[in-house]
Amino acid sequence: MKEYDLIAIGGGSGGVATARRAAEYGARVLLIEAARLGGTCVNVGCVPKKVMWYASGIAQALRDAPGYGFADVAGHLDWATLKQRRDAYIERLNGVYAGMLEKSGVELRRGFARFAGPRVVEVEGERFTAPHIVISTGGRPALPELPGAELGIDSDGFFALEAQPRRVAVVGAGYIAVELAGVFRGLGSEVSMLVRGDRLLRPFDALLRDELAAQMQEDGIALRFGTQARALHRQADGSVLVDCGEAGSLEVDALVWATGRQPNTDRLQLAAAGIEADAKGTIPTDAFQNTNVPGIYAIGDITGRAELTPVAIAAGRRLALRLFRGAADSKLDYENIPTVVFSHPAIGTVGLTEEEARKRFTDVKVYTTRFTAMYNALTEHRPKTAMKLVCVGAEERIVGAHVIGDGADEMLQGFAVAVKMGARKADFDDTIAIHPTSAEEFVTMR
Ligand SMILES: Cc1cc2nc3c(=O)[nH]c(=O)nc-3n(C[C@H](O)[C@H](O)[C@H](O)COP(=O)(O)OP(=O)(O)OC[C@H]3O[C@@H](n4cnc5c(N)ncnc54)[C@H](O)[C@@H]3O)c2cc1C
Ligand SMILES: NC(=O)C1=CN([C@@H]2O[C@H](COP(=O)(O)OP(=O)(O)OC[C@H]3O[C@@H](n4cnc5c(N)ncnc54)[C@H](OP(=O)(O)O)[C@@H]3O)[C@@H](O)[C@H]2O)C=CC1
Ligand SMILES: N[C@@H](CCC(=O)N[C@@H](CSSC[C@H](NC(=O)CC[C@H](N)C(=O)O)C(=O)NCC(=O)O)C(=O)NCC(=O)O)C(=O)O
Repeated sequence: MKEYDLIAIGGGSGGVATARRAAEYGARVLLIEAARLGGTCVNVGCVPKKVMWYASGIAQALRDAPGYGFADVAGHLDWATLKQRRDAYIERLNGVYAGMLEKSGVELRRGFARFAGPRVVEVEGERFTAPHIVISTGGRPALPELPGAELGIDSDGFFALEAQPRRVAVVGAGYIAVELAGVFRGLGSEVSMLVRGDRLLRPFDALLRDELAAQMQEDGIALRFGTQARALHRQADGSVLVDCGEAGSLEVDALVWATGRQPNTDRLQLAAAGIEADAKGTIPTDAFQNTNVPGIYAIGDITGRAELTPVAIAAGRRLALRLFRGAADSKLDYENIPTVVFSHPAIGTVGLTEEEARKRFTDVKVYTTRFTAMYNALTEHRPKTAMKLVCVGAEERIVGAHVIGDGADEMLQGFAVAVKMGARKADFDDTIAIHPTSAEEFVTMR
């Protein structure tokens, strides 16, 4: 049986980051990956999604161009070309990842890993052991069980689409639902969102939720709240009939399930190593990414906490520091994680929502602003930009910063540093604005 200092199961954001950092610290590391290097983020997540979001943004810029005097702008999207160029970029990244691992001295084993004992991992009959094993197997889309569900596609299926569907239904109201609905609409599809509840992005601040819903409707997306698909039927012309019970039915060319994700633990044989998972398959950890079994750790989406690439990377790097550099206190702080939703317009958010702050503190003061960004002064398309600062206590410490509008995606990182450092409203007020930008409104709110 081959021995290592560390085995990482899963070559996605978390596994790759842990493996590379551990190898840089001198550990003998084996990384096991069953599919494509880079995991969800690189292959069917952040990266191809961002490419599609950029494409959709370009389509909007073409529509805005006449407002700036460009008379003859015609933009016909060749979806097949876009997909082919996107796929080629990702293939390049798969290669870059293989090169990065090699350069760091990480040994890569292709294949599906399972536990065969407390410290034993098996891949196609071959066994490996290490005193430290990291589970970073991520997740996959979860589909509801209902008649004809397989006639819909999930986010993986979205990235496999060879042609643009003309009429689309997106089921769900989370990150993936609003991002994909926005991309489809931006690129010209007719889009309906089927939302079982009464709002989009349920855990987000009300200002963001309301502004996004209003803008999506303004942009022609049909938001059908309180609506659930009950059954899907294939029609003679290839289209899909979505039966929504009392809420009626809908004919579409594609239905996308964006109804959450499930952890990849079901085939790992966790029981062989005595590792506990919850009913959903998520592996609980303590603050140091330890599972219930000493020497076995879990990071990234598999832990069910803040399912974001930088979180998986940061948790993995801190774990490597702890295990192979003796930094006993090295762990990820899960408070104040900034996040961006690549909707149209984009959302950036860090810290507490106003609702959460009012539950936790008695002395809450909120500053908001809403305006039309200068870019849109000349365009027919008039999305609003809105911001909120949630402050607490006499010193008005900022515990939440929220923004929706063009540029929100690139705006938030720096403000997240300020929030993490405990900035007060007075610190924002003391900062000179950068003019003319949307971001300056964050430091001029009254
Ligand atoms: C459509 C979409 C868009 C997203 N956009 C963003 C975004 O913009 N920003 C952001 O921060 N996050 C985004 N995310 C989330 C982000 O992709 C994940 O949080 C991140 O990839 C989690 O990393 P991970 O290492 O936990 O798992 P993954 O990246 O999922 O990697 C897990 C790897 O383990 C492998 N594996 C599974 N089981 C085994 C096994 N038994 N043996 C060997 N290998 C195995 C899988 O093949 C996979 O490669 C998005 C996700 C989706 C689905
Ligand atoms: N930009 C980024 O950083 C991105 C990050 N991600 C990460 O990936 C994670 C997974 O994304 P996503 O899959 O969108 O998950 P989310 O948890 O964000 O959203 C899931 C959505 O599915 C709805 N839902 C669940 N089950 C059903 C059902 N049976 N019928 C109808 N609706 C249902 C939920 O509704 P309800 O609100 O009622 O619970 C919710 O709106 C995100 O949480 C995020 O961490 C993903 C994409 C982009
Ligand atoms: N913020 C930049 C990101 C640029 C970037 O890092 N692009 C990557 C694709 S995102 S690849 C997905 C993700 N990478 C990252 O998130 C980048 C991490 C950052 N560079 C860091 O080191 O902290 C990841 O899974 N990382 C695991 C790991 O880093 O160990 C790339 O093209 N790389 C090829 C190259 O550089 O030649 C942007 O948006 O433009």
